[in-house]
Amino acid sequence: MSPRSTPGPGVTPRTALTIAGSDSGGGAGVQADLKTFLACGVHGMSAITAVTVQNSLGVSGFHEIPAETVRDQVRVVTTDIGANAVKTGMLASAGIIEAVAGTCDELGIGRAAEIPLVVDPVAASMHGDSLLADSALGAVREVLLPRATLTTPNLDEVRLLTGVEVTRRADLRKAAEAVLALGPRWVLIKAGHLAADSDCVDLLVGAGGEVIELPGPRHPTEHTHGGGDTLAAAVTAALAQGRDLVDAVRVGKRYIMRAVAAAYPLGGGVGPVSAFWRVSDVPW
Ligand SMILES: Nc1ncnc2c1ncn2[C@@H]1O[C@H](COP(=O)(O)OP(=O)(O)O)[C@@H](O)[C@H]1O
Ligand SMILES: Cc1ncc(COP(=O)(O)O)c(N)n1
Repeated sequence: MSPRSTPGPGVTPRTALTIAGSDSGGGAGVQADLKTFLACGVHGMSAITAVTVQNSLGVSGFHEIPAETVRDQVRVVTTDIGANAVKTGMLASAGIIEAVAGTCDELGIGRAAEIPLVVDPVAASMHGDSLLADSALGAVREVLLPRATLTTPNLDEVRLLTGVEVTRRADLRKAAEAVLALGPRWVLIKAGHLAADSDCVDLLVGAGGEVIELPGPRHPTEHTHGGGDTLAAAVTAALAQGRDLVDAVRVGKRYIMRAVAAAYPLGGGVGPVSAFWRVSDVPW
């Protein structure tokens, strides 16, 4: 039976795969991605790259999964179940990035292939704890970004990858062009950290010259843990549902605006954006 956009009994839903790290606090990483996939009506799968020791106060350590085990997770799910879209998050090391890139080529995943690849170039947690070896930045630039259908850097990641500093909305275009020069088909620059701006206006730019602003209100909350993962996962889910890239990014922006508006405090530090706004039918 062919997949359809709303899963029902006995009907295979569309599928999405996240290749990312586990967040023990449940707010970001694989946990955020799987919640978002569910909320967007796709069957979520995961290839775990690292297990982080993390709560609302930060990341106190992580254990990297061997690159071959990451590769094998991707292979077994895509060759059996199949993935309609793939997302990467925390990749931890150059060895894992190279294994993921090779596996994407082998399985037809990426900008030059059939299955779209969304690359969230995660370098550090919002608390500033490193999630990527310094020596792996070159692999993100040279190996990962050229294969991306879409990449979704935040302003810190733009600076790390390109050296471009964004301090006002007018700088976003220059930042996008610098990222596009590294080879992705599309870039979505996330402006959540542009504190000087009273709104959150992200910018989507394509290698074909497309420029699209994604405006949204800035909500007065500090609880935005997992926001970047959630946005990229919602875009990935929409791509898996067969939407075109621009439409999928618009869906992602609508999803994250609702998730940030519903964000909640948790623990003694920073709480997560919420997937609860999509849950309307709790079974009791
Ligand atoms: N306070 C906020 N109010 C509304 N949207 C926000 C807020 N903070 C971030 N966002 C949005 O959440 C998404 C993630 O952005 P950002 O925080 O920049 O990424 P990251 O989580 O990767 O650091 C973007 O769409 C951004 O515009
Ligand atoms: C496993 C994992 N992946 C990604 C993030 C980034 O999320 P944030 O920037 O909200 O800390 C994280 N903290 N942990």
